[in-house]
Amino acid sequence: MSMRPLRNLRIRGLYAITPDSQNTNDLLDGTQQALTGGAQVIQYRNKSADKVLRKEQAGLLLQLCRQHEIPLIINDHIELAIEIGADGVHVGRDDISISTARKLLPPGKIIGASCYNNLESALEAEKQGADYVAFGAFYPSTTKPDAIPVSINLVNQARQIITKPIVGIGGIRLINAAVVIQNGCDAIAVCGDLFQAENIKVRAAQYARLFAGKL
Ligand SMILES: Cc1ncc(COP(=O)(O)OP(=O)(O)O)c(N)n1
Ligand SMILES: Cc1ncsc1CCOP(=O)(O)O
Ligand SMILES: [Mg+2]
Repeated sequence: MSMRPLRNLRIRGLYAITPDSQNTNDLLDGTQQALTGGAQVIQYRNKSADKVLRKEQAGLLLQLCRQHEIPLIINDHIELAIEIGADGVHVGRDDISISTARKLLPPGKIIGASCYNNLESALEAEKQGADYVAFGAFYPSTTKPDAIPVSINLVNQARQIITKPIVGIGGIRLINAAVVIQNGCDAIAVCGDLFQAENIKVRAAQYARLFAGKL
């Protein structure tokens, strides 16, 4: 299997967001299952780990993602993304700007931007050089209970004017994912409904099937 860095990828399909976990073996096992089931992107998001644990977990996840030739995006921590040579970073309104991220990252890396419920932010993010824009939360999220809600209708509007891939996030479950995809999301970012599934591999494969013919 190749260990080459990944370049020029278009984000699409099941975008798995890792849960906060202090247990690195569990995290790796769950991510391995998500990858085997068909996740097309992994985001390392851990709001409770300290710096040492974050670096250890991110480094091991990168090795795993490389084996599957799937990109690893780091949430928030651009210095960590640079240090381990991850494939990109995801930034929100409390994080560094897209233009600063672009200056700091080596060429060809992926920058994703949270746009919440705001079309203008998405247009601006595209202008600043984001590789994908994310809207959400579409449904109540136990992973991020205070997330800003957004309507499905906004994706429809976004689809008309945004050319970069659109990621939908927030409370996405198997029963509501199809509508998010049908309304224009290229990828769906899922944490709880994937990593809390009894069989993560099977659940990932169920999500992957929603993109049949689109990947
Ligand atoms: C794919 C994706 N979309 C949105 C977010 C949320 O980012 P942000 O608003 O910065 O919130 P935190 O995740 O940092 O709590 C995301 N991480 N990934
Ligand atoms: C990071 C983030 N941003 C908006 S909702 C959310 C959490 C996504 O997790 P879940 O799929 O469990 O709702
Ligand atoms: Mg953030």
